[in-house]
Amino acid sequence: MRILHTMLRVTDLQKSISFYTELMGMRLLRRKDYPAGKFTLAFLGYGDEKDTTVLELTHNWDTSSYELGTAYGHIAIEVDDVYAACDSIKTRGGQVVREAGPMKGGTSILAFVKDPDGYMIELLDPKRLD
Ligand SMILES: C[C@@H](O)C(=O)SC[C@H](NC(=O)CC[C@H](N)C(=O)O)C(=O)NCC(=O)O
Ligand code: NI
Repeated sequence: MRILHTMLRVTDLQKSISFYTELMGMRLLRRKDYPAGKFTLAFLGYGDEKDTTVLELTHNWDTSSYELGTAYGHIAIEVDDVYAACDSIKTRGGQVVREAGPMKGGTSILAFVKDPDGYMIELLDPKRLD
């Protein structure tokens, strides 16, 4: 078995696709409308679905906002240089909400950015895992 994808409900699909492709470097793998259910699915990632875990963005056509709640944590993305990744994301207008640096009480270098719906995305350098 393996983890196939993580699904996030998004309010503006194109805005989210732009964020994950232009700022996070993902590739749009496939997209499909489901008129009967009035929703669209878009799958994005860093490789093919047969080889990698991907992101499934669900756009419900009639829903304009969601309560993210207090339970959601983050999706972590591997980066070679957290500091450089944050600079690049900020340059492209992204929202870095926790600057790059060692994790509290640890040594892993990480940062957090928010996606267009406010979902937290962790940037982590796996070479320095605690
Ligand atoms: C393709 C597979 O990975 C899916 O997750 S599609 C599953 C399907 N999704 C939706 O219906 C999305 C729209 C829905 N309004 C929502 O916000 O979740 C789903 O959940 N189907 C339910 C079923 O019983 O088939
Ligand atoms: Ni799914």
